[in-house]
Amino acid sequence: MKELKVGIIGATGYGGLELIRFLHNHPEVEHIELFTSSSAGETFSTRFGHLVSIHDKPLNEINVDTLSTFDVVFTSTPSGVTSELLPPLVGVGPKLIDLSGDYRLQDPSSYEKWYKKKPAPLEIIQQSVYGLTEWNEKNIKEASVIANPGCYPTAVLLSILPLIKNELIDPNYLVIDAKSGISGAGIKPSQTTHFSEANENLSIYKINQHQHIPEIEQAIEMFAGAKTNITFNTHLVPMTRGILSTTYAPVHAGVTNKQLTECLIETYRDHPFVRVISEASAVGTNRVKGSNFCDIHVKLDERTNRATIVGVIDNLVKGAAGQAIQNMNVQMNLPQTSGLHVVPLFI
Ligand SMILES: NC(=O)C1=CN([C@@H]2O[C@H](COP(=O)(O)OP(=O)(O)OC[C@H]3O[C@@H](n4cnc5c(N)ncnc54)[C@H](OP(=O)(O)O)[C@@H]3O)[C@@H](O)[C@H]2O)C=CC1
Ligand SMILES: CC(=O)N[C@@H](CCC(=O)OP(=O)(O)O)C(=O)O
Repeated sequence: MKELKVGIIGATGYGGLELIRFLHNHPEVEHIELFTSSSAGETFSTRFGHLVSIHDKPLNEINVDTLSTFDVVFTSTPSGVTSELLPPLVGVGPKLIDLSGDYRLQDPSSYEKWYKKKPAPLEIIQQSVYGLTEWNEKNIKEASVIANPGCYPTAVLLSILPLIKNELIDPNYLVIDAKSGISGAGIKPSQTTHFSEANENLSIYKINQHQHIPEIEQAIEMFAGAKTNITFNTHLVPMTRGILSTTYAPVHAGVTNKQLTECLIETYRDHPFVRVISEASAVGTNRVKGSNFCDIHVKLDERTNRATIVGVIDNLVKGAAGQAIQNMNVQMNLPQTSGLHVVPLFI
């Protein structure tokens, strides 16, 4: 029985387009309306031809009265937008799921420092629940505002949290090296994402200043009880989709490779979207492309007593729209896999 009425603000961006792709196949979603800040009245499929005969309706102006009649509203807008856009919608009806960074950091001064933007109202930040589904299901179920995690934090946290929580690795001295495809930067082109600059090029960016550093540190404390400062750096890879994060972590004395792997397997035994991969050669962004899977792998380096921990996701799916829908499923008491159980594209 299809019954959910869903609105998407920011539908003309990459996260929004992925929400549309999955929500159109969702067994419980009856009605999808798209909202825009710049193109009201335009027929959506005229701009996005791949949606001809799938979503031919016009884009709507963003309007609180209209949006308040929806069951769920997804906001997929640049940071600094929902800090102002969301408050009038809180408590008026729909469950709100925000894909931006505006409600993730519980400390507004930290948001101001890392995003260099005005933070959202504190009372709404405090109401919001961090939507790392596998680690916060109970709170997500009850939440009216969900702060969907960032793409990099999703890959990093899912791969390292079990090992920190079970005291197998030392949360101090974590060094995280992460790489992303260009769609992570959104639909609006810039000099660094321009084909002629990104193609045949591998570059580091936001060195030691990435806005996901405080998000990862906050979640390590929230879910594994460890206060830490991480070293985290990001690299732009000339591909469209995908994130691969590699964390180097000292292991506690006597910890074996078997213990590390078994800890991951045990943690995610009942979680359909996290796969523990035993062979490193089978880990790669094409193994999860287009899907909501997060693949993880761990290998102890016995020579240095450090573990190498790998997390792989599709940044637009598990890193954005897929996890947002997974959170909606939790809130609506649906199976987490509803509308999301697709086979990765691979090639
Ligand atoms: N791309 C990724 O891999 C990931 C992105 N995110 C986060 O999700 C959010 C969306 O990302 P993404 O889809 O890539 O971004 P895009 O830049 O591709 O799209 C953002 C959309 O937001 C809308 N928008 C812009 N300004 C405003 C405004 N002032 N008011 C309302 N809507 C506005 C625009 O649509 P219109 O002009 O029609 O209003 C635009 O299409 C961002 O905060 C991003 O950081 C999170 C995880 C992964
Ligand atoms: C490749 C690329 O540029 N990726 C983006 C990811 C943006 C994102 O998801 O960040 P918030 O949701 O926290 O704004 C970046 O590194 O900033």
